[in-house]
Amino acid sequence: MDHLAAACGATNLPLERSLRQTSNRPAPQPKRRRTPNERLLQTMDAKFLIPEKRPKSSMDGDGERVRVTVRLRPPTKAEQRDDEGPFIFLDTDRNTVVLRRTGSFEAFTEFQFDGVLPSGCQQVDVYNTAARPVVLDVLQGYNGTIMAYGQTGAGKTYTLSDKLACGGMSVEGIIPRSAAEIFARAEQDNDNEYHVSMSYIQIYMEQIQDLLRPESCNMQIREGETGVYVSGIQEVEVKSAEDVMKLLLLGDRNRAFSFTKLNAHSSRSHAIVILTVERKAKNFSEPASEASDRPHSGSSAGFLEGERVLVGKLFLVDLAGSERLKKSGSEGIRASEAMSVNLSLTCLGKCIGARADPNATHVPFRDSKLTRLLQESLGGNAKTSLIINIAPCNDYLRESLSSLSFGSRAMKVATRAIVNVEEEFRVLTKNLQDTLEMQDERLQSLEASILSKEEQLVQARRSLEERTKQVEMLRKEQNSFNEKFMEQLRLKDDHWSHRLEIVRNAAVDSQRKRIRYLQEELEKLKEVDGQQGTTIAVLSNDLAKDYAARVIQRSYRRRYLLKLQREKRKLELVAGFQLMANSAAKMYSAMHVLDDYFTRRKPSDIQSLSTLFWRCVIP
Ligand SMILES: Nc1ncnc2c1ncn2[C@@H]1O[C@H](COP(=O)(O)OP(=O)(O)OP(=O)(O)O)[C@@H](O)[C@H]1O
Repeated sequence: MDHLAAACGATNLPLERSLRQTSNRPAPQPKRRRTPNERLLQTMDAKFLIPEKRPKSSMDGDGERVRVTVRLRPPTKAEQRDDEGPFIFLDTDRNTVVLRRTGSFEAFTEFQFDGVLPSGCQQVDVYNTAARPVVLDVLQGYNGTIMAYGQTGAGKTYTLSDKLACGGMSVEGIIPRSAAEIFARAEQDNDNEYHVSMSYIQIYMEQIQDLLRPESCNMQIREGETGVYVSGIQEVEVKSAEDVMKLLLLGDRNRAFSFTKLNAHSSRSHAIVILTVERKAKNFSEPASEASDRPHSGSSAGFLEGERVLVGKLFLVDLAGSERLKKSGSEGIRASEAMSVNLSLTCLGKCIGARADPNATHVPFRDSKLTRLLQESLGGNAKTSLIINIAPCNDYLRESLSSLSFGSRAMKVATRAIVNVEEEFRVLTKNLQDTLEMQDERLQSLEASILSKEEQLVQARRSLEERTKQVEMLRKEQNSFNEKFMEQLRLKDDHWSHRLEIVRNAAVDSQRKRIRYLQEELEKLKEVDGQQGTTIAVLSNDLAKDYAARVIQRSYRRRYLLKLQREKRKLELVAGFQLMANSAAKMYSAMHVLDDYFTRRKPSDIQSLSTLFWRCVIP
C-alpha cells in the first residue's frame, strides 16, 4: 500500500490550509463553521481532502487515453477455503497483475495497468486512484466517465455506490464521494457559482428507463451539437451530496436487481448516474470594447449575453456483470437478462477493440444502447477511468482473465477531451432546447393520445351512427311487423267471426231441434199420461176388486184355518187315543209276559220284562 500512500500523499493537506496557500493572504482567515459538505468530506476520510492543485495524471495533455485501474475483491468465506493457493498476484509497485493458470502445465499471464488495488484497499484509495482525477476534470468543464467493469459479483456496485450510514448520510463508494467533492469544492470557490443536476437511468434488456421517473421507459438516444444524449431525461437540480444520495437511493429502488447463485443482489441492468456541473464566474465583466461593439440585446436570467459557462458531465457507470448461465443457474427471465447483458458487454468489447486498433475503420457503437450512449466516453470527448473488478478465486479465473484482457485493450483507447465552454445564452438556449424537447415529447405523446382519443371518438361516432341506423331499421321492421300483425289480426277476426256465426247458427239449430224434440216428447208424454190415467183407473178398479177378493179370501182362509185347527185337534185326540190304546195293548202284552213270568218263573226273562214294561209306560 506504500505506493497508494505516496499517491495520496499530495492530497493529505487539509482543505483550508490549501486554500490559504492559494489565496496569498497574509492574515489568517477568521474561523468559520464548516458546511455540511465539508463535514461530510471529513467524516469520509482524512486523506480525502482537497489539494491545492491536482497532480498531473496520465490523462493530461496530448496522448490522453482511457485510464484503467484493477481492484481485487477480498475473498468471501467460501472462497477463503480454496486450498489450491493463490491464482492472482498483484504487484502494486509495478502496477501489474499476474494470473497463474494451472492445467496440463502452469502458465502465468502478466498485465500492467495504471493502478492496481489489492483486496485490502479502502474505498477512499479506490476513489483517489480511479475517480478523483476525473471528478476534478469535470469541475474544470470536461466530460468524465468512471466505469466499473467485471464479472457478476466482482464488486462493481460496491465500488461505485456502496453506502455506509454515517451521521444520517450514506457515504462510501465513488458516487457519494464524487458528489461530496463537487459540492465541497463548489462551496469553497468564491469566484464561481455552480449549478449541479443529476440524472439516473438504467439500460435494462436494451431499453433505457429513467430511474428518477420510472414511468419513462424505452427512452430514445439522440445526437445533438454536444454529442449523444437521452431525450426527455429527468434532470433534477441537486444542492448537496445528501441530495445526490437521496436520488441514488430513490433510483436504486427502481433499478433491476435479483438473486442469482453468484450474487445475492445482482444488478440485472447497466446503471448510469449523470452529474452535470455548470460553472460560471460570479463577477463577469465584459471587456468595454466588446460590450460597446455589440448591440445590446438584453440579458437573460440576470446574466449578460455571451457570459461563459463551463459544463462538465460526469458519467458514473455501474455495468451489469457478465455471467455464465451454467454457473449462475439463471433461468427464464433471469437468463434473458443475462443474455442481454452479455450481448451489450460483447458489443462494448468490440467497440473498445476497434477504438484500440489504429487501423479500424468502423466502431460498432450503434450495435447496443450502452455503447451508443457511452460513445463519447469510449474515445471521444471525455476523460475516462475504467475500474476492472476481479474476484480472487480460482473458479472465476477465466472471467478474471477476460476482464483483465478487456482492461488491457481499453488502455490503448485514446481520448480527446476538451473543455466544454458554453456561453450563457447557449447554455440557456440548450436548457430551453432541452425543455422544448421535453415539451415536444410530451406534446407528441399528448397528440398521440389525442389522436387515439379522436380515433376512438370517430369510431364511437361511427358505431353510434351504425347503431342509430340499426335502431331505425328495427323500428321500420317493427312498424311493418305491427301492420302485418294488425292485418293478420283483422283477417283472423273475420275468419273467426265467420266461424263463430256458423257455430252460433249450428248451436241455435241444434237447440231448436232439441226443443222441438222435447216438445214432441212432451206431447208423447202427455199422450202416454192420458193412456196411463185410463190404465190407472182400470188398474185401481182391478186393484179394488182384487182387494175385495183378497179380503174375502182372507176371511175364508181364517175360517178354513179354524176348521183345520179343529181338525188337527181332533186328529191329535185320535192320535192320543191310539197311543193310549197302543200302550194299553202293550200293557196287556206286558201283563201277559208278567203273568208268564210269574207262572214259569224264568229269571232270564227279567231283562226283557223290564224293557217291555218301560215301553208300555213311556210311549
Ligand atoms: N472490496 C470489497 N470489500 C468487501 N466486500 C465486497 C467488496 N467488493 C464486493 N464486496 C461484496 O461482494 C458482493 C458482490 O458485490 P457487488 O454486488 O458489488 O458485485 P457486482 O460486481 O456489482 O455484481 P453484479 O454484476 O452481479 O451486480 C457484495 O456482497 C459486496 O458487498
